[in-house]
Amino acid sequence: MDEKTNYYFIVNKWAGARHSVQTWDKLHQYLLQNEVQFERAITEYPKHATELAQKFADEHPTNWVIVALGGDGTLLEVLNGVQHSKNKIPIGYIPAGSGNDFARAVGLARDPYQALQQLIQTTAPIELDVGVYQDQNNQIEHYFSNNIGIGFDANVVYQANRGQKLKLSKWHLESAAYASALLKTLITQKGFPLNITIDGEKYEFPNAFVVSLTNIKYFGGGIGIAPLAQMTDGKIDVVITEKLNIFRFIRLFTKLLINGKHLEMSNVFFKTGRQIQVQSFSAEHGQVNGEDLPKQNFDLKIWTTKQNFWFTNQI
Ligand SMILES: Nc1ncnc2c1ncn2[C@@H]1O[C@H](COP(=O)(O)OP(=O)(O)OP(=O)(O)O)[C@@H](O)[C@H]1O
Repeated sequence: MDEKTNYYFIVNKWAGARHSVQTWDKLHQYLLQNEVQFERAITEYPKHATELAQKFADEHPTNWVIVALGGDGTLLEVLNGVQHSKNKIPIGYIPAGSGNDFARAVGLARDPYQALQQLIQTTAPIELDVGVYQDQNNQIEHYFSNNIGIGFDANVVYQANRGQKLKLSKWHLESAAYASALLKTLITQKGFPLNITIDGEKYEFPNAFVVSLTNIKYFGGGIGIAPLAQMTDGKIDVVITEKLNIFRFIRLFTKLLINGKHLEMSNVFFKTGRQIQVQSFSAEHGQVNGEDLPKQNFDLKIWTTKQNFWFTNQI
């Protein structure tokens, strides 16, 4: 790509508890003042970013970067639009959500203004892994940049989203919403039967609790669930724990938050693989990139593919 790179910003004004409205206003001014060539669209409803990205990518095969401005959910939607397009256009990202795990994982500035500088100073795409999951019930393929969770973390996302998250986030108290959801889920989430096959090896968990299938190191706004995850190895990292008593869970959670040594614990299952099939035998909450997946008996095949991104390589 040459110096005439153009940027198509897809702006989710609902991200980051709508603080992204001010973020976009500031960046917009900067783009105008610095004569950056850009277009922009504002999302009008959930999943709109997927439609916008796919349409734009279909119509603009070269010299454009599609830039998601929002949180990990907005990036997820843009990724799905681009991957379903016939043109493999690069994706840029300005983090303006509340969790911003992808930005953290790839070393992208979490300050939107600095991320914009990283975007416009980039001269060539960087190819990274993204996850693909296929629901075996309908064979449709979807993509994710971060992770899929079944059970505990997904239930926390669900409880936080239906709780006071939006209200509390007005005062930057999203963490309080998540802490309250976490406590509630700790009490209510039961263990559930789960089978997983990783590159042909089958593992059975009668009492699964945390099930994370991840392309990046973080979930839940900076929690390092998979500290060894790499976005260039073509593999998904699988971290599973069964339901633990409260003391063991606190020990696990402390290690998770403090030093990432949880992978060394005997009650944590950790493997990486290229071809994964995961089946839950009861209806469970799911999450992808922090977005709710409907409660269901999951039967997913998961693998990775490549996506071009547009930022300087800091990973
Ligand atoms: N116009 C809109 N009206 C309502 N919801 C929207 C609209 N546009 C996008 N959305 C939804 O906003 C949700 C939140 O987006 P996103 O995840 O990017 O932000 P966030 O939750 O604040 O950040 P993070 O995931 O990093 O915590 C997504 O589910 C998306 O579908």
